[in-house]
Amino acid sequence: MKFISTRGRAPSLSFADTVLTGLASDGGLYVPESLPKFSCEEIAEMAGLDYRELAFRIIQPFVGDDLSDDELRGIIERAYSSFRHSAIAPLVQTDSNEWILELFHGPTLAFKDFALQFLGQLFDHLLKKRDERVVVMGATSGDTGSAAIEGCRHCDNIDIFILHPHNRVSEVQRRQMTTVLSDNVFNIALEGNFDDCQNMVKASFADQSFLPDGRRLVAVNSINWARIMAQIVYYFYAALRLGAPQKTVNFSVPTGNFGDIFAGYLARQMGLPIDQLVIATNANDILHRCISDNDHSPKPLVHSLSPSMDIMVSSNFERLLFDLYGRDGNAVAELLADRSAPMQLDEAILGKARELFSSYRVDDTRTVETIRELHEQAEYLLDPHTAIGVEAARRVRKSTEQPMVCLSTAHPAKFPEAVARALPTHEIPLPAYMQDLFQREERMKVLPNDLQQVHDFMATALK
Ligand SMILES: Cc1ncc(COP(=O)(O)O)c(C=O)c1O
Ligand SMILES: N[C@@H](CCOP(=O)(O)O)C(=O)O
Repeated sequence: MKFISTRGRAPSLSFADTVLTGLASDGGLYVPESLPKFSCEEIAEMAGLDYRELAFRIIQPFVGDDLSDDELRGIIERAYSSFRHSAIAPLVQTDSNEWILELFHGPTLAFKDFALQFLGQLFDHLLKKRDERVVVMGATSGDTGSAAIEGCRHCDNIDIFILHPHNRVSEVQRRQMTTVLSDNVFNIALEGNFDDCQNMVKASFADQSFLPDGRRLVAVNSINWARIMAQIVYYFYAALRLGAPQKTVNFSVPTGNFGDIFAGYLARQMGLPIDQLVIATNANDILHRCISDNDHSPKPLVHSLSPSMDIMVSSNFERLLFDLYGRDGNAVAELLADRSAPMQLDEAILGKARELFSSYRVDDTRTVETIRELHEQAEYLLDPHTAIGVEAARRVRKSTEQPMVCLSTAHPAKFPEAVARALPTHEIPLPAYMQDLFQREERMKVLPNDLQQVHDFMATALK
């Protein structure tokens, strides 16, 4: 399979080269030239497969000849061996046809582990085969960082640099990153917000001359196609358990960088019967405004109780635009050329987007109330991001006949401050292996929001 850029002006790449590249050279994101499609019969045959085998079936068509079946199976096996639940992604029913898909049983307690433990194993395999050493650079609003560090810290061929917004992630999230003291792990606390971190990463991919010894950058954010691909699997897994392909299933997805819900959109394009895909946002609601009012104007970022979704520039929206504009890279490049002017979609394109997605915005007050309400109704404890997905689903759901699956993107123990607002006396213990998190030594470098200073720090660390 070949992968092409959403801006149509970069060379097409193989799967392995796509994984080891960040942004395309024209500034676009890589997507498959064509999507694999599964027939109803083929999907029906997947019912009952365990998570790892299902992952193999979904991922294999993207990989082509770049990995043998045994190599791919080995990568999947190792990626999910650190998950603490035998189902990997268990479903819990919380109301009539309302389900929570628990995606927080990986080592760092968020859905990012699904793709990043896989990606760490994939990097390790490909880099050893090529005998190449690379520099991984990523931006995080709190969860990608620890999952990427966990996935890469044992890779001999990787040095990893993660930028997080200083004082804008929860203490648990920060410590999950900064207490990993391996020689190849570097945490940068940037005096800015997540968008500043992400801009810095993208600018670094565009000009990598600051790196010593001809080394190159590799991406762990969802600009990396493999991130999205691995996330498609759990949509199939959940839907199959709830009766697909005979039954249609709906999903509500707490959304920030548009990676997770884009994976759901792809699952539908690949043949999974999904009706509603709900974009659930916090007060940083650019995606909801875009779908509901064609208002794509950036506003100052709000520091919310769901900090991982405090994002204004959603990278993966570009991949959707590419499809909406008939896969015309020039049209996407033109649309995104002037990022200072608010983007305006034409009515036909907006109409298509509205057919594909519902959207809803949930503020901090309703987030807290939802955590409290679901705890009273079902004795179920939500993290603030998942609460946004549950509330949005309840507001925009078209039918209670079809299952609605709310993606639970993080464990509530990562956000004790938000949970305490809803349930002040409730204790949420961290898993046993993280019990001493608050006693562990931390290491990070606080840097101003200045590209040159970040590059100088990286170049010195890599000497
Ligand atoms: C806990 C949590 N929920 C939801 C999201 C939103 O996911 P996405 O960025 O893929 O839209 C993120 C990160 O972005 C997250 O960390
Ligand atoms: N919420 C994310 C933000 C980065 O998104 P990504 O999916 O592109 O890595 C985080 O937790 O860092």
